[in-house]
Amino acid sequence: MSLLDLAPVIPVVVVDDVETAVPMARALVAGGLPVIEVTLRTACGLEAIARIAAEVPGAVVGAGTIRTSADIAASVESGARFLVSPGTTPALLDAFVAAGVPFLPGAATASEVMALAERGLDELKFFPAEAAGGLPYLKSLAGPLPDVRFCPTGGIRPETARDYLALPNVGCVGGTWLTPADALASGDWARVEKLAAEAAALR
Ligand SMILES: O=C(O)C(=O)C[C@H](O)[C@H](O)COP(=O)(O)O
Repeated sequence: MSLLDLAPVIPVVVVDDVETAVPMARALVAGGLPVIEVTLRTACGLEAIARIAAEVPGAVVGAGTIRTSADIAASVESGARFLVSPGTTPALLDAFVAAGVPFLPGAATASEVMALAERGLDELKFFPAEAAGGLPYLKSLAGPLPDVRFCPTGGIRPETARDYLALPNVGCVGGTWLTPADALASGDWARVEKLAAEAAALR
């Protein structure tokens, strides 16, 4: 099954304290969002991936913020089951293909989408979704490029997620709103689970 069809929302998480990774992932899974993208923006991102992979069996944990082939190698070694990048270079695409792990390469323009489609890819991250044109931009892409589906991410909120999910070329959306920094800091897992449950009900 495709990565875009596992859940309507992929939580994008920024882990500052590795001890929060497992309870956070458990709360997301309990709320109905098993696909979790841990960004490599923080020093403990890889360790967070490793702990979730080892300790939260219901989670499908992946790595975000992939920029280099070294990021790919380290993520896969840590247990990442999928990889996500904010944008895509030819070298990064080669490394993704070589890794043999499902990946969502980032694209933001018609030309970038076409370049990836030329390489046989039809499931992409649309980033930064709101800043790059949002709903009207994705609607416009669906005309000439109806065979490419997206996970829009960047600036999406619970109030706008449903409209994105209604587009025929959107499989799921990504966002950080499921795991607010203050909820992670205070260990408010009930709040994370509630946010996840609301998002899981969007489709
Ligand atoms: O770090 C990455 O890999 C990214 O590509 C950036 C994230 O996808 C966005 O920062 C989402 O953040 P929100 O806009 O708060 O939902």
